[in-house]
Amino acid sequence: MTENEHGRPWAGAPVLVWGAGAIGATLGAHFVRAGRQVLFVDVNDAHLAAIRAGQLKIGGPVVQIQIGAPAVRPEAVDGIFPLILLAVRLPQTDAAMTELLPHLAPDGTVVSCQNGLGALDVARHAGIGRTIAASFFLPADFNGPGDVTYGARASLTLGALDPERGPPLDPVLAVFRDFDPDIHVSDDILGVVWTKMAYGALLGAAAMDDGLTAKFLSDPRLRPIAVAIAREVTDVARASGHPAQDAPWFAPNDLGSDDPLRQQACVDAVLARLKGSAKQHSGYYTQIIQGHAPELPVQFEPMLALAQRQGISVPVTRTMLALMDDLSAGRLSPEPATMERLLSAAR
Ligand SMILES: NC(=O)C1=CN([C@@H]2O[C@H](COP(=O)(O)OP(=O)(O)OC[C@H]3O[C@@H](n4cnc5c(N)ncnc54)[C@H](OP(=O)(O)O)[C@@H]3O)[C@@H](O)[C@H]2O)C=CC1
Ligand SMILES: CC(C)(CO)C(=O)C(=O)O
Repeated sequence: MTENEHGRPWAGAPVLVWGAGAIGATLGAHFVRAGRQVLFVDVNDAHLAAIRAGQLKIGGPVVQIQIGAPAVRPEAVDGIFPLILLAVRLPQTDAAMTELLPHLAPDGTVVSCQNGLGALDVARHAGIGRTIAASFFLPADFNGPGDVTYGARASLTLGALDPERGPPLDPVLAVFRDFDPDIHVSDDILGVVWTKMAYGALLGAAAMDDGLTAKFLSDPRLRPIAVAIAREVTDVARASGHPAQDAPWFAPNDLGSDDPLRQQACVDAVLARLKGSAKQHSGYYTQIIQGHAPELPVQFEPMLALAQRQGISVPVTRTMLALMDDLSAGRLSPEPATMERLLSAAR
C-alpha cells in the first residue's frame, strides 16, 4: 500500500476511474474536489477533452461541482495503479478488464462500481484477492460531454466478495468517504447486490412504458408486477446462499411478501427516496431511448442460469427480459400496451 507523509492511504497515487460516465464522473469529481489525484479513462473523446479542460460539471439537487483532471483513452494509460474503479456498463466489463489489468498493481484493488453480479466477472480477471464490489443507489445521468446530473443522495455499500481472501477495505473506504462519509460495509456484499438487482428489475419494468419509475411504483394496478419481480429475485437470491438484504431505502423481501402492508411500506420508502430526484426516468428506459443495448439482460443472465439450475420459476422476470430485447431491437415501443403484456405475465 502506498502512503504519503500524512499516512493517508494511497494519497500519493492517482485513483484510476475507468469509465467516466454518469457513475465514474460523479464519484471521481468528488474525489478531485477532496484534493485527490484522479486519472479518468474513457472512450468518449469529447467527454475526455471536457474533463481535461476543467469542464466536468456535476449538477443536480445534491451538489454543484466543476473540476478538471487528467483524462485519457484506455490505450494511453501509462503506469501501475493501486486503486482502479471500474464504472463501465456491464457488457463492456470484459473489454475494459483486459485493458486495465496490465495497469493494476500486484497488491492493488479493483472496485466494481457496477450493478448486478459483474463483480464476479471482475474477480475472474483480477482475482478475488484484488476485487471489491460496490452496490449502490446512486441515480445519475450522463447528459453529454462534461455534463452529468447526480440525481439524489446516494446510498453505497462496499464489500469484498470473500472477506477472508479479499483486499484490505480500509484504504478503499478512505477514498470513498470523500464521496459519502456514511458509506456502508457488508460482509455479504452479494446479498446487497441482489437487493440492487431486485430494484434494477423494477427499473426494467418501468421501462416498458414511459420509464417514470415513481409513476410505475405508485400505480396499484401494476403492483402485481413489482411484487412478482421482487419475489422471483429474492427466491433466487436465497437459493444462491446470499439472501437479498432489506435496506432502509428498499426492502425487496417486504415487497415480495404476501402482506400488502409490507409491500406498501417498501414502495413508500422508495417513493420517498425518489421524491425530488433529478433522475425520474429509469436508467434502462434512457438506455433504450439513447440506442444503447440495455444492460439489464446481461445483469440477469446469471440469475436466469441459477434459477434454471435450482428449478425456480421466474416467469415475470423472463417476460420482462424478452420484452426488453424487443424494445431495444425496435420491435416494440415503450408504451402502455407493452406494460400490459408484462402485467398479463404477473397475473
Ligand atoms: N447511472 C446510474 O444511475 C447508475 C448506474 N449504475 C451502474 O454503474 C455502471 C456504469 O453506469 P453509468 O455510469 O450509468 O454508464 P455510462 O454509460 O454513463 O458510463 C460508462 C462510460 O464508460 C465508457 N466506456 C465504455 N467502454 C469503455 C472502456 N473499454 N474503457 C473505458 N471506458 C469505457 C462509456 O463510453 P460509451 O458510452 O461510448 O460506451 C461511458 O462513457 C453500470 O454498471 C450501471 O448499471 C449503478 C447505479 C446507478
Ligand atoms: C438503471 C441503472 C442501471 C442505471 O441507470 C441503475 O442502476 C439506476 O438507475 O439505479
